[in-house]
Amino acid sequence: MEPNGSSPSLTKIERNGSSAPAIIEHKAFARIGLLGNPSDVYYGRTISLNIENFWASVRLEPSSDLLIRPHPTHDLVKFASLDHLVNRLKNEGYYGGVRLLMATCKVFTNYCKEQGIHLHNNNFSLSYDTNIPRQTGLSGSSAIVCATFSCLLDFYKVRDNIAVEIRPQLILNAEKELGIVAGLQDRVAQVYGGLLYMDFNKESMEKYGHGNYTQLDTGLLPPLHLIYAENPSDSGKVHSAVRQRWLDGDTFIISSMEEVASLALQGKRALLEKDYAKLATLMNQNFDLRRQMFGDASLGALNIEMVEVARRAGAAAKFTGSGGAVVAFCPEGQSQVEVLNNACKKAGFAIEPVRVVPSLLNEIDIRTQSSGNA
Ligand SMILES: Nc1ncnc2c1ncn2[C@@H]1O[C@H](COP(=O)(O)OP(=O)(O)O)[C@@H](O)[C@H]1O
Ligand SMILES: O=C(O)[C@H]1O[C@H](OP(=O)(O)O)[C@H](O)[C@@H](O)[C@@H]1O
Ligand SMILES: [Mg+2]
Repeated sequence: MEPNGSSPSLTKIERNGSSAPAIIEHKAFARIGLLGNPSDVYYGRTISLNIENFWASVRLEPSSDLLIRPHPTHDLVKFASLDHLVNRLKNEGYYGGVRLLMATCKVFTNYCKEQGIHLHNNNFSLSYDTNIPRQTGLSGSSAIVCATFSCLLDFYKVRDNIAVEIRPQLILNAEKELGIVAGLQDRVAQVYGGLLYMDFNKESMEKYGHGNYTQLDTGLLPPLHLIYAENPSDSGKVHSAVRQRWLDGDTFIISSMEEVASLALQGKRALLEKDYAKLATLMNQNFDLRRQMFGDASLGALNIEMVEVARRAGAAAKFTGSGGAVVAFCPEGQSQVEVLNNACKKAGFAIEPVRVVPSLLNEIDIRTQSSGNA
């Protein structure tokens, strides 16, 4: 299955005849952490956006058995040779998307049971596709989970029963189930769409099980660029050491995370005031703090080089997620964008303008929101 079309339209429901059960298809888009990440993993704040440049799609077809279809390339099990197999494992690890689909089904079912939400007994087959560059910090993993979750909501007709602000946590739980250290910002961006300010303060997280999510006007954003390279890195692995230090009460990590979180708060003000010089400063500070906390060995030389190539062109730059892709902003405008394009091409990095996805909430989703949230 190819990811369908290039428009941000979310749902495709095909009916094969008047009474035949429907095929359901959902897309979820890549996300950019613009400011504040990775403090979302630590009761912090972020500004994130959902982008049309890349997406994952999941297709649910009613069937007699419950079937999770492996993807022909992302879940490769047939190899040309031993070297091919070993190379593949070295570059992309052991896992593809099948485990994400399965974990989503489990978390969805358990949540519905706990909440007394009735699920009918019909079966389905699930298949997925994605063009999000693999493990590049563009939330490829949660896009697959998010699109699967949306298919389940519609197949069981329970979209009304699961509030929109709860969904990101359930999507995150599917990855937690697999031992992946990840945070909420990806899932919030992918559920809501558009540009969001997120506040994951401890009080709200503990009291309600979610943060406060505010949709911002995407028109506030200046032109942004996405830089990426074929260099998969496992976000779970990248995060685990810092996470452990934070849990152990490491004061440097705790205070640096608070500083990173404050960048999102300052960034919200800068965006609302269209103070783009300030935005550029905050983006650079964000990456510098990440570098101090995680260390160069964990971030990877190629990832650091992407940021440095952008900075040498005068652009502000930081990781979109845990590594593999960079978001860059050229405060001096188009002439600087051209310098940046040339520098990236010379360095062998892909670069493209960011295209923001508008809000993705439909009327039912909006009705499910509790007051106080976007
Ligand atoms: N493009 C992909 N195709 C299949 N599975 C993927 C893909 N990207 C991620 N995954 C799955 O999600 C897990 C976590 O990925 P992660 O490191 O979070 O990447 P990302 O930065 O894209 O979210 C991987 O170990 C793998 O099981
Ligand atoms: O480190 C980050 O900025 C993010 O890392 C993960 O995202 P990924 O796209 O997998 O790199 C994590 O899930 C996010 O919550 C972090 O903010
Ligand atoms: Mg991920």
